[in-house]
Amino acid sequence: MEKQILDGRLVADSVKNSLKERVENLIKKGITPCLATILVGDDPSSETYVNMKGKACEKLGMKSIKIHLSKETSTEELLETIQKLNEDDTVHGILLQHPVPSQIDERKAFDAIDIRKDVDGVTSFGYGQTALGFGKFPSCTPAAIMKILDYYEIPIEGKHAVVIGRSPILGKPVSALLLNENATVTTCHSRTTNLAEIVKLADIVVAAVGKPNFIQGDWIKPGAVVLDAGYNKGNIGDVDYEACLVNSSAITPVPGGVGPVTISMLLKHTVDAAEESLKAN
Ligand SMILES: Nc1nc2c(c(=O)[nH]1)N[C@@H](CN(C=O)c1ccc(C(=O)N[C@@H](CCC(=O)O)C(=O)O)cc1)CN2
Repeated sequence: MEKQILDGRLVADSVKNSLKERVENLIKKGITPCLATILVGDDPSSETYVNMKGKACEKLGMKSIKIHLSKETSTEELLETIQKLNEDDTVHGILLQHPVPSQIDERKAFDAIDIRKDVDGVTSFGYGQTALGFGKFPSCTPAAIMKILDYYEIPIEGKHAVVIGRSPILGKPVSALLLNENATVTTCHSRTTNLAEIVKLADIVVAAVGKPNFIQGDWIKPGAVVLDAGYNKGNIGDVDYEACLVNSSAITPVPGGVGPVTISMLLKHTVDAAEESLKAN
């Protein structure tokens, strides 16, 4: 069977290249698209990711503001920081890096982000509405998964898509986005009792479970498409890649798959928001 390695770096580059002229045009009009990231605490992986996001912004000529709060930060202190960014007209996108320390009400903090600046697609109204087909921005990793399927012209309508994971910024929104494209979607989770049986029925498998090498090769139906949204320590995905490669017709690697496209979709949403701000003024 011909195998397609779904190259996330290629897809991410295509997205970023499509943004270059848009950024230049905005700058000519006096608007530099600006993404503000908030990191709370000292998780090394989270620090890596916000740095990647900042560097990606700057490489495109966009502005990046990186706010780093201590791990002792309270929910109220975080809400004050978010409100200041909401009110700052030079900031077009706000991202609160997940996860936050346990004392913080992450949902309350996500929902404090002005929906017009929710380029990460995490606010209840934002992601929920978008996942149902309208609203502002889809969550970035779900948007990345849909972008990869689109870039490689992988059919979705009528296909059985199985999503493993139901997190609010990944499993649930990607399930909804696939449903919006007329897939038949099964969303599995920690209480699913017959996971392997269900995955074996999938034409499209989306791994969003947060467990390294969790999806086994013999769970993959011959010809299935596998998208690994995992970002476990050591850049290990949720999919046992070599084992799942055997039966799959197309598969994303980790690193070099969904991750880079996630970043590129964040940049796109920030440029979208900057252009919206121009129309609003
Ligand atoms: N508020 C958010 N928090 C988090 C999100 C998110 O979308 N919004 N996603 C994940 C992690 N993540 C972004 O933060 C992320 C993880 C990995 C990558 C990536 O490109 N990884 C590379 C390998 C890493 C490297 O090059 O060192 C790859 O897969 O090729 C991008 C984004 C958690 N939190």
